[in-house]
Amino acid sequence: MTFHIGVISGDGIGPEIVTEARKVLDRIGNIFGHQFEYEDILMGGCSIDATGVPLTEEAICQAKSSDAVLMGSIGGNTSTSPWYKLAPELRPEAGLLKLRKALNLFANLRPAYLYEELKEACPLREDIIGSGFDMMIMRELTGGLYFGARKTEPVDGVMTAEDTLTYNENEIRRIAVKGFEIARKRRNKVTSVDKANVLDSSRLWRKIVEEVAKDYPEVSYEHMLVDNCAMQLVKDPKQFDVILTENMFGDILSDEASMVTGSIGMLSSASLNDTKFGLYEPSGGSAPDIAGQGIANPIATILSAAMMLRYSFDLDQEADAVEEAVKQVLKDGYRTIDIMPQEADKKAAVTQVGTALMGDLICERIHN
Ligand SMILES: NC(=O)C1=CN([C@@H]2O[C@H](COP(=O)(O)OP(=O)(O)OC[C@H]3O[C@@H](n4cnc5c(N)ncnc54)[C@H](O)[C@@H]3O)[C@@H](O)[C@H]2O)C=CC1
Ligand SMILES: CC(C)CC(=O)C(=O)O
Ligand SMILES: [Mg+2]
Repeated sequence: MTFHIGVISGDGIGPEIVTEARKVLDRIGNIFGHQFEYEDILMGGCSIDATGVPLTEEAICQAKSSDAVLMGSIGGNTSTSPWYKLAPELRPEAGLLKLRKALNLFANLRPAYLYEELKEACPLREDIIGSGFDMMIMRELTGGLYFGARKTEPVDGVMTAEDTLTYNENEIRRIAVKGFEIARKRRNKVTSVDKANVLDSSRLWRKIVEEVAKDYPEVSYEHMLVDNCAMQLVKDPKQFDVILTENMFGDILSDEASMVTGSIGMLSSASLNDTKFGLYEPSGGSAPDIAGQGIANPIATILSAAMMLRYSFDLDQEADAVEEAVKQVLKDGYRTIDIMPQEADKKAAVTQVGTALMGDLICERIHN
């Protein structure tokens, strides 16, 4: 079968990690007899440089006409890049937010799983890690603070900035339904995370989650305040199955969860709407501090491509083959720098590799 994939390489490490994910897709295509056709789409800083804006209407049309979009990451150093001297709506991140909204990608799935082989890269104590953990962060992606009205202006002579956090019940219901549906296929537990002791939007969130929960009696659920959740993620990550939360809390908690799996370079993601379409990208950013050095970890992007095979193309066997190859490469002792163990004796037992070699080694381990 032929699949048409829009490719947003983006900025910083984006092109490096996307190259490896495409290699893996091509290998899958060769082995399983599929044709993946790619179409480059400009977004982020590279689009600003080429067109003056972070996302053109043409780019949105290209994404919409694809079967799915594979993305690297966008943005630059937010202190030093000239992109951050532009008006907020012209900066790289505005392109990503606009695309998520345009494609109605309201459900962001971020699986945080600790591979047995990466226990040494996890900064938590052995007794906390135990037999490992496996959680799914289900983040609402098109509402909340990132999409509310904002302004900066003097109020009574004092410069004042305002961002608004808005959710309506429909937006909450549809992500809650996705969260409970996913939990049903996992370990039947939802932890809904909010700040209902302070925020009206969180109190509405809680009310709607409770209504949705009634339709899933086999799924147990609890509410947790976000500050406590941040703490519980390092105190006892094993307790979580599905974490269901709003946009900004999910953004922050998923970076935290990534670190307990060893590195942000391991955390894949799928951004979905109500169709088979999805945008697949690693959860981390463009990592300007390591861009161009050939050392970025491509695994999150490769695992995101596996999510694309599974969720958008219904190619479960192919997705399994990619995930197995990633497991095997770790088992065989290959590590990018971000997942190297810290202790000298453990370092000596593994082999440090760069981005491209990690991609090649994963491809070699893909079998039908
Ligand atoms: N979806 C996207 O495209 C996202 C874009 N960004 C943008 O990325 C830029 C940099 O943001 P930061 O706060 O520095 O976050 P970041 O996630 O880019 O980097 C944070 C740290 O993680 C490391 N890191 C990230 N991905 C890695 C990988 N694959 N392998 C090894 N190490 C990795 C980086 O080297 C850095 O030390 C900003 O412009 C930000 O707005 C941030 C998050 C998501
Ligand atoms: C533009 C940002 C909201 C991107 C980000 O940090 C993320 O999606 O995790
Ligand atoms: Mg983030």
